[in-house]
Amino acid sequence: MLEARDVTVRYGRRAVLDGVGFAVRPGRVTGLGGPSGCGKSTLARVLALMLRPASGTVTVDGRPVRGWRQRASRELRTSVALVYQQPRLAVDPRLTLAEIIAEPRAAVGRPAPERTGALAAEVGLTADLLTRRPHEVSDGQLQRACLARALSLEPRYLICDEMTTMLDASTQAHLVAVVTAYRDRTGAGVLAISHDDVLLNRWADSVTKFDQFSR
Ligand SMILES: Nc1ncnc2c1ncn2[C@@H]1O[C@H](COP(=O)(O)OP(=O)(O)OP(=O)(O)O)[C@@H](O)[C@H]1O
Repeated sequence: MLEARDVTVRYGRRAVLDGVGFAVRPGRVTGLGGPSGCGKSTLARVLALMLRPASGTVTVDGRPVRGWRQRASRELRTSVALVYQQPRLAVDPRLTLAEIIAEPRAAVGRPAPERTGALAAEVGLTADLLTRRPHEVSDGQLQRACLARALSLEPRYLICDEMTTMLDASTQAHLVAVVTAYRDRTGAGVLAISHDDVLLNRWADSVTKFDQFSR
């Protein structure tokens, strides 16, 4: 289980999360909804070990997180992956799609070029797109590459923060199907964040509305 307990995050003097608890269970798609600005992305970044809370704890399969970002152990860091809403803000524009997908494996010293093609096929990217750079592909194609990158180290938890909000219906359906197939194959836990209740109800095994939390 990926779990936040009693987590408080402040931006300046304002507490955006105030004593929040939340859990993502292995093998399940946990939906998180709620109005814009209520703190969903902030919680996503805490659970992805990218933002240190002012107080509270995060545990990954029972192991307490003691450092955030580069200070987290490599094993903990690579056990959680995050896909953002805006792929163009999430990639280095100088890299080809193949290099973007291969980034995490290169960063941990486990390059596996043959995996790049397999991951690309899994998310529906054809080989001719892999030599292109972000400005030469559509948002949907770039988001597919970002999802492939997130899956490349087989994380035990995958956080999709408004992953399909910018995309057309058929790309949305395909990316959701890829994530569900990944969950089915690996038993990973998925956190699906969206303000789209219809999508969450269709996709998730259970849905929490963030404004239900005691804040
Ligand atoms: N780096 C930051 N500095 C200051 N305030 C921030 C920062 N990041 C987010 N906030 C504020 O914290 C609140 C929660 O933001 P967050 O992005 O977590 O909400 P959200 O529920 O994901 O919203 P949305 O659905 O619009 O993405 C917002 O009021 C936002 O303006």
